[in-house]
Amino acid sequence: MASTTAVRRLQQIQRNLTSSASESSYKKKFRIAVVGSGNWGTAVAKLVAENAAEKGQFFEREVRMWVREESVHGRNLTEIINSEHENVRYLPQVTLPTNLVADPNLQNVAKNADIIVINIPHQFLKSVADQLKGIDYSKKVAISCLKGIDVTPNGPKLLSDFIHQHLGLHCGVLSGANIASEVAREKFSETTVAFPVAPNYEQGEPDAPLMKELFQRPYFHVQMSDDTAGVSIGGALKNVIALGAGLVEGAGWGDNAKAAVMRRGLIEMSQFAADYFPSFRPETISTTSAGVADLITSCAGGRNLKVGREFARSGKSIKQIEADLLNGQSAQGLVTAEEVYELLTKQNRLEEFPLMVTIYDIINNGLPISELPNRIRE
Ligand SMILES: NC(=O)c1ccc[n+]([C@@H]2O[C@H](COP(=O)([O-])OP(=O)(O)OC[C@H]3O[C@@H](n4cnc5c(N)ncnc54)[C@H](O)[C@@H]3O)[C@@H](O)[C@H]2O)c1
Ligand SMILES: O=P(O)(O)OC[C@H](O)CO
Repeated sequence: MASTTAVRRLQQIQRNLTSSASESSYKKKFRIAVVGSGNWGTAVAKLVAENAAEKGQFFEREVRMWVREESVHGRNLTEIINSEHENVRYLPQVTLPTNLVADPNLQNVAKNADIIVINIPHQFLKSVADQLKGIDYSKKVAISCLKGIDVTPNGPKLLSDFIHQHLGLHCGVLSGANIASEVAREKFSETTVAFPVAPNYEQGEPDAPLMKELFQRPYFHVQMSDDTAGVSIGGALKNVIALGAGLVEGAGWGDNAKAAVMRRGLIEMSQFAADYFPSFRPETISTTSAGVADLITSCAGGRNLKVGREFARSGKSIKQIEADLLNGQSAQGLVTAEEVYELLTKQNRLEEFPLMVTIYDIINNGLPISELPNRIRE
């Protein structure tokens, strides 16, 4: 557990980061765009559009959301969203604010924005970032709501760093115990946001207090953090652990088994973050919504849990289950498990992360679930 000093330090950071959002602090009203319109993409677009409508002292009213165009019952999804104010494909039965405008033109959405909220399944980030090239991002900032990592031959990279290096776009992160359907239905949730000061920051430009204004809702409480690595890695790796929780649930084991998977998962999440990201602080995992709370909610009712559970019950391939169960949505733990496994294999470190390796071996290499307890015995 985190020490009292660590918890106090976190509270102090929160106070520092949230003390000064006032209208006079900023040089203009900022225009918000959302890149992505899946399950979470649309839920976040809804809440930032609510804030844009209510907080006219900070934000322009209209929020543009990039929608990868597709046809739903013979109609364009953008046309449906803009006329019926509902994303019938990825977030059905939730009414969206009328100031949220769906736009199929990615460049158009990004070019006209000051603050870009990026929210797509992480396996598509590289191709979307390539399509976003050619815009001057020097006066824009971004927040990544993706949960994943980028694995390179030199080790793992945070997705916010990938965005910065690929586009020259300063990028913070948002991650937390945030099952999209609950947030979209305005059921109380918390989240964690890290938005470090941009290297070329000038007075009056978007800062951490403004980011809190952007996301904070009465039903969605924002904790600020200065630990970008911890916030990002918690969200990425819990997806793998939630698959494991699903496996033991599907195998008919009890809550004790699931708790054992979560306990071991917390250790491996912290170990991975500490080994690869020197700025990581363990209390981000043990105290914030982006850490232990996200692990708990994901292992209780997330998509990764459901996919892992069905794998254990049905014996179908994991990809088939993802397609059958999620209807075009993504279980990010499948990609992350593979990325982590490849990295650990290359670096000859498989034995140091037995839970994540075992989950990968069960879903991809035919390892029986009954082997899991032996593999993680300490
Ligand atoms: N859904 C949740 O409850 C939730 C909550 C918190 C965080 N997240 C994270 O948010 C991120 C986005 O997840 P989501 O739930 O919005 O997405 P999703 O799983 O609903 O995926 C569907 C989206 O992917 C898009 N897509 C499909 N193929 C694509 C391609 N080739 N290129 C670009 N986009 C493509 C679709 O157009 C659609 O917008 C993920 O990293 C996820 O882990 C999700
Ligand atoms: O449904 P999952 O497994 O993608 O998890 C959703 C969120 O990340 C929970 O915070």
